[in-house]
Amino acid sequence: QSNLPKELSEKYMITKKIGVGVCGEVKLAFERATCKKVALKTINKKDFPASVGTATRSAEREIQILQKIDHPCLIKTKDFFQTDDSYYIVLELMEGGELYDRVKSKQQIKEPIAKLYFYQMLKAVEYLHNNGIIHRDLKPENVLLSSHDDVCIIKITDFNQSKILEESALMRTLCGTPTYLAPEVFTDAVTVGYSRAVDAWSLGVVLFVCLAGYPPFYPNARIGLSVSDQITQGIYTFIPSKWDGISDDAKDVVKKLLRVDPNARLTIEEALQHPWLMDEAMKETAEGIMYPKDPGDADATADPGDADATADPGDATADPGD
Ligand SMILES: CCC/C(=N\NC(=N)N)c1ccc(NC(=O)c2cc3cc(OC)ccc3[nH]2)cc1
Repeated sequence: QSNLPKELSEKYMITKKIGVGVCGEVKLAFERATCKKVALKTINKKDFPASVGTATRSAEREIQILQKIDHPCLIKTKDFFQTDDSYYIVLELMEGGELYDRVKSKQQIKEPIAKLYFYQMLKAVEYLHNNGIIHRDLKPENVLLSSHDDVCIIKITDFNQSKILEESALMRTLCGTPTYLAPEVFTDAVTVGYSRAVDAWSLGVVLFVCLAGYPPFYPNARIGLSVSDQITQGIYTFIPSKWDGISDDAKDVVKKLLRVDPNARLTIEEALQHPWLMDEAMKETAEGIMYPKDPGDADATADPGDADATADPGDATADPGD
């Protein structure tokens, strides 16, 4: 181990590398006090663009975001250390690894499982957008799985490209009377207002890859069209051999997320209302693993019919002052 912070190696026993990222690696570690498994993500400051300055700012913004967010489908940090050249972030261990590797090994993910994962991604991104955060780098490498089972919790990670929507001068300008305001200030506002739509597009690409096992946009998908041309023109193909067994509702969600015009694209809320996601059994499974009744038995699904599930009104000990 390169010069690890002393406190880090005192508190955790670091073992093997389990994942490699663009700006660092992930190792399996054990918390000495509890023997619990954790993931240790190392982020090398020198791998950041330009000066250390931007590295510090973007990494500290990421840490700030990670410490502020609280949702079952967003990664949680447990500890944080740094040296002159690296950040060391201790995280809950996601035993199932990256969705990227799951799709690669399974080719295509079965539609009901893809729907379960997609629903969790939508709920996580809905939470981020409601908290003024845009992820901007949603991809299968940044979606982690809690176990090797098909039915498991997913957690979104890597907030390096995230953006916090702050109160802007533009917003303050739009609160005043626009007597002397130029038209482009309004059109600019609409464009800036749609920056969150980039996450909806990315989730459309992630869903396409999970269902079909190949991406919608890739080199030589169309002769003479670069990948960026395919994207800006919204040109992709549902290859029949891959898509024949997949429902029309699933295809419809993908089509409405991969709309080039952010104005016409489904928002996260609209996607959650789409017929494909109107699946009570799936939602019950998802809510059950996201919010387990008793954390002990994560798959507790108390049946509403159970006697003890509905406290008898007589049980209530109303405060005499009520
Ligand atoms: C707090 C840092 C957030 C972050 N990346 N941030 C960044 N790249 N700037 C990040 C990036 C990747 C991960 N990955 C993992 O936790 C992870 C667990 C894991 C387990 C595996 O097999 C069991 C295989 C790969 C894994 N990656 C966790 C966090």
